[in-house]
Amino acid sequence: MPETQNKNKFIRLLNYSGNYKYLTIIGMFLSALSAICLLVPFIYIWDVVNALLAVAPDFTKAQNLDVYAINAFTFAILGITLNFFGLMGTHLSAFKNEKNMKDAAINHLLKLPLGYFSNHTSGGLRKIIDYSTAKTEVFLAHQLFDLTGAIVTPIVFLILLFSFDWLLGLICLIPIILCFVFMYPMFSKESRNSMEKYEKYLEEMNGEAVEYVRGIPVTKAFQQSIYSFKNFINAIKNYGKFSAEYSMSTHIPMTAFTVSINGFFALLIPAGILLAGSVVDVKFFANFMFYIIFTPICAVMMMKIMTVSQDWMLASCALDSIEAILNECPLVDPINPQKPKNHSIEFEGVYFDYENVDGDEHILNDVNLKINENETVALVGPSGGGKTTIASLIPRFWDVNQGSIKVGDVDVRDISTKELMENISFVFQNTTLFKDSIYNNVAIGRKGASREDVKKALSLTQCDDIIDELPDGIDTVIGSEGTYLSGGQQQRIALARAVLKDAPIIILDEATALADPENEYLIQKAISEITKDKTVIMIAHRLSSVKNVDKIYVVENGRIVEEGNHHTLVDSEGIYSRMWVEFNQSIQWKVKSEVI
Ligand SMILES: Nc1ncnc2c1ncn2[C@@H]1O[C@H](COP(=O)(O)OP(=O)(O)OP(=O)(O)O)[C@@H](O)[C@H]1O
Repeated sequence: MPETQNKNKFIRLLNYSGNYKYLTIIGMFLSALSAICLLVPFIYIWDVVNALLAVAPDFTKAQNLDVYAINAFTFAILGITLNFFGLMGTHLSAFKNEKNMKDAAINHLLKLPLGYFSNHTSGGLRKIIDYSTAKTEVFLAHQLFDLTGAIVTPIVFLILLFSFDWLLGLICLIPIILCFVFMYPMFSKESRNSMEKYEKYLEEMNGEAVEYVRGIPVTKAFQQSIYSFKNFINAIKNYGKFSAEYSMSTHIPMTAFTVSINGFFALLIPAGILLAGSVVDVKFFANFMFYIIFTPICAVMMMKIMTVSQDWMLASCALDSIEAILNECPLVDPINPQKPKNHSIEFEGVYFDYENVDGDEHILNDVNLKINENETVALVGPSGGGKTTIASLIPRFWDVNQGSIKVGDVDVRDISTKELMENISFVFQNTTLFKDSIYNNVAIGRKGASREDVKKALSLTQCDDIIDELPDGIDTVIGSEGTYLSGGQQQRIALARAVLKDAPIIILDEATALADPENEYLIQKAISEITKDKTVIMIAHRLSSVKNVDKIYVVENGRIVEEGNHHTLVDSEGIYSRMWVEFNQSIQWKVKSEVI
């Protein structure tokens, strides 16, 4: 959990560096010292000018020039050295900060209920973890360091301004004050809100971009253009519109600021001529030269303060995004976890709604069902009825709003996450295979599985024919060098992962959805292997695949509307029997069209 009770954002950010935060503080101190040291050579230049003007036109009589030069050089070297060590310190701390922030976010993500990931795009999360932490790293490593120098320089500059010639100093002060006046709106609450909005639009655009890239094959297949991806287009438009509006809203203060920082000369030169009058005073002339040399440095520093303050806003928004992840409630593990007594599953009066969906009807409405140990049941019914939601609540992708779900007579909320996950294998509708070897993709199913175990699992799920055709057998990397697998083949590999896990409860969500008839036959064969002596929940649209299960539950509008075995349900002439008739008709149509 982030320490949000600590109101000071900067301290919260710095605390991610752990003990390395002291290096940031030391780095800032060295930056201030370095800024002072780097100003000292200018004073010696002023001394040199004075010494030369005092003896003009015979410059050979000028004294102490070598001392001034050595001193200027020494301070310049000292300034650069301090700068180097200061930057080392802030960099070390910033790298640690970025790493710790990434670790905290990733570790927390691992503790979140799996349902969180179906409502957050991978692009959006990636943007937060990669981009946001990088923003804070840049801020801590470079900009904070620059800021210290940028603040110290004008302060020392002001002291020098007044100690050399208070009148010229006063004139130079006018544009500095104007700079601060024009900078003020850039740090206002509105400006901060705008920066937050900017980050939000950027995040949305990133998320939609990833969805778009994932959907390119579909776009091409249906001969659509990027304009068919309404969400992506809208995200780009929103981002573009907001960026333009934001830029326009800042153009007046920004222009005024730029004019004032570059306005030193406009004031200084006429003022110098006026103050000098008709008498040419050598000392005044030397001072005037000093201000001419010095003022551009001050302008650069003011510009730095301006950019650093904007970068702080970015870093602070980035911190907000990271903390938003860290503030997400993790899956609460029970204090006194209990072990399931067996592998039965029971739903008692379960009501459930997705947080992000408003509606009059509950997504799940008083769902009751009982699956005995080693029984195989099927959930069937119209699309959107709630089958996947029912199955997802068992491994706690989300927690129920009302009622309870028990595994082995123990409420799933009283079973430790580790124990629950060990007891359940979930084969998803859309299988995720990593761009890694087949071996690694399957081995992930069980820690410490041997190569032999992996091969056996692949054999049991009818994958031998796939492996035989691959150039490097089970070590072939999926997706490399033209090695692509069909949907049905991928599903069989995913089943091998489940076989290896050997969990006593198996949930199969549309495991044959992507398969052609040959693959479907092989997948069915694989399923009958892995479901032996297990408690199994199958979600299926192809009713032929669930005909022989122990019990079928028909789910419609979030309720269980019918239950029984295939024969009793067909005889009852309800929803299932209608679905069965329609299913058989669709098969006949298919056969006829193939014959024609
Ligand atoms: N992550 C989610 N966030 C919000 N709503 C969701 C989410 N997942 C599903 N829903 C909604 O919950 C309802 C039930 O969906 P669910 O996927 O459980 O149905 P299903 O019977 O499995 O459908 P299908 O057979 O098409 O897979 C639908 O209205 C769906 O839009």
